[in-house]
Amino acid sequence: MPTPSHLSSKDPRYFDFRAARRVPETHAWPGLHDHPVVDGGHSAGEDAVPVVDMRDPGAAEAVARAAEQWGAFLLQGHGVPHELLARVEARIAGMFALPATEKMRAVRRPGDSCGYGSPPISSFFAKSMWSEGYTFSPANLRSDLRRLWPKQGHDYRLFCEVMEEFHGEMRALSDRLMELFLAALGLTGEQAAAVEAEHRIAETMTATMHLNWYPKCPDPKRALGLIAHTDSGFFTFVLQLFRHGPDRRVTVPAEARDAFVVNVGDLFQILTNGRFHSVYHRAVVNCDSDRISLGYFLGPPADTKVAPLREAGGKPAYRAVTWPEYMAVRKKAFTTGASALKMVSASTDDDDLSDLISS
Ligand SMILES: C=C1C[C@]23C[C@@]1(O)CC[C@H]2[C@@]12CCC[C@@](C)(C(=O)O1)[C@H]2[C@@H]3C(=O)O
Ligand SMILES: O=C(O)CCC(=O)C(=O)O
Ligand SMILES: [Fe+2]
Repeated sequence: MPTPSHLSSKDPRYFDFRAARRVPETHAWPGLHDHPVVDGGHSAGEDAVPVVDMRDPGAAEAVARAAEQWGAFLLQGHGVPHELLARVEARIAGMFALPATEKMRAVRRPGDSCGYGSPPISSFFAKSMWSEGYTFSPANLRSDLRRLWPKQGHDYRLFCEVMEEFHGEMRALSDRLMELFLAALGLTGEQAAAVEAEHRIAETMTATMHLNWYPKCPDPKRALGLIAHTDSGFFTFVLQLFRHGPDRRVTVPAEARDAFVVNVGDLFQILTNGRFHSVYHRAVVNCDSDRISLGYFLGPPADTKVAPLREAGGKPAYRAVTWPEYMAVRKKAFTTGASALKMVSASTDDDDLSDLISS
């Protein structure tokens, strides 16, 4: 496909993956293969990605083990119909297949969390990732999507309808999973209800959707779909993940189709006082086929301070931060190579933290 004239290959906003015959230096990452990769299928012993079936009476214990040891698990028995997931996937594939000029109408503007383009995290790195993504807020779905489809035709209506249906299912599932997480912390139903009455965590949680497109790549060993990162919010549902261990990476098994990968995020590590920890994960690319994935991110409203729950036990290990404050700290951490979670630990001075957030 020729690159449209006003989006030349020199335009920093657009790299034409479909036309690329090699991986240019701008997209070549050094040190990608310094850890072995092992298959995380069910016969992989200690490297088997934990599986939680929501219908299982032992689900809360399984969540506790997985969130403590991995910070992630595969969620089955979630009740979101296969046929809905298939329609969601087809609509997302159709959106990514739009001509570049149309996708770039919705380009992410500086400082915006929503929009089309490289994943937000890419702004912290000199090298570019082998992916494009689109972030939108299901709460403002119809207005967000008018930027992609200003004429609001047939594709716009179908995309909105299917995403609204999906959001309805996922938001209800998020409440059920939050209950399971609280049970996994050891709270009785009564204690969990008291926590909800005091903090209104589930009631006020907000959702953000991020769609990833990893085009097939002529030299996948040199390129990276998404740099290793932790998600910043409470928890994320994804359709696939790669565990980053200290000395190896574990590939999510292929039979995970229709299962959601659940990632614990940094703010959940804070909320649970470090009992559940966030997980490093990344996305690789391959030379045979494109891959798409969908991340459904749950977190607190922007003005809510997140602090360790008393009920999680222990002396509070973290200071209270809002999501935007944490993002500001994380931005600083990326530029200095520090750990954002350490920077918000209880041992950080109050004044040091406000300096970090405001500067
Ligand atoms: C809610 C959000 C989480 C996210 C930043 C965002 O505002 C919207 C996109 C999300 C995403 C998806 C790709 C990886 C990630 C690190 C990124 O750059 O953008 C996550 C962000 C996150 O979890 O912090
Ligand atoms: O595409 C994937 O498998 C992972 C996506 C992801 O980590 C994200 O969107 O935050
Ligand atoms: Fe992620």
